Amino acid sequence: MSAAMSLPTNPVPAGDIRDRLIIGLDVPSVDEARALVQRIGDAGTFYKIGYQLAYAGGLEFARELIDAGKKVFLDLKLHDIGNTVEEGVRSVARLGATFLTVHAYPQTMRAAMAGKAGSSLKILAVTVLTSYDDADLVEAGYAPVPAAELVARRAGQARDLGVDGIVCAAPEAARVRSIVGSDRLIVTPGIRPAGADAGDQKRIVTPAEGIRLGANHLVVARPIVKAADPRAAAEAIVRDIAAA
Ligand SMILES: O=c1ccn([C@@H]2O[C@H](COP(=O)(O)O)[C@@H](O)[C@H]2O)c(=O)[nH]1
Repeated sequence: MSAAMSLPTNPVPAGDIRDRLIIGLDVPSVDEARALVQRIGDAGTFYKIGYQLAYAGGLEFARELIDAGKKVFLDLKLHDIGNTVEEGVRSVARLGATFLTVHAYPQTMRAAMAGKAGSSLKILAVTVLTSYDDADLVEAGYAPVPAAELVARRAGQARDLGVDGIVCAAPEAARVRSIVGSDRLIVTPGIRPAGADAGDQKRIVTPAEGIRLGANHLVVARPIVKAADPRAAAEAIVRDIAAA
């Protein structure tokens, strides 16, 4: 096989290696989030705000983080009728966040891409949640389909719609990379340092494995948020990323 026909290589983002770790601020209040960010200090450069914090003042806190020079991923996983998604994304784009998630349904992704037009916001499509396995998909009403197949199908649709990146579990990242090419981002939650509790995650790997499998960014919340020393936990993951 010639070099031109080989699978795309995994792009290594230029810049600060700490940006490859996205720390999930899964805490109940802005005060706790602010204290956590202060404890982590310069070990954390990129923070994710999800449901728990977003509905407790987290969108205002996102501005504070951005003003402090941190990058922000708003993990709002939007999914609604097209017009509502488009206008919602337009509002989010004004905040100055780096990433925003939507569910990987074609109508939703199309609307999100229209809503972010003219901004620097990147849209990430959540393919199949990392807490789902094949049985969960059946329970949710899908005809029996391996989660990995649905991830691949949705990744292809996201690519065709020009979506900026894909959220998937790391075990699917290599296949997703072969589908979306090197220009799109792959962001993987479901990351656990060796020996850490999986919790409700079903398709987990270690930080180094996640990077080796092709992720551009790893999302880690509980292993850092609940650590006795969150800064040390974040630093250890960044070291793992660097060594991968
Ligand atoms: O498929 C998905 C999409 C988003 N997430 C989010 O990532 C973090 C993971 O938290 P951990 O504590 O490290 O498990 C969490 O905020 C999820 O909402 C995901 O896990 N899977």
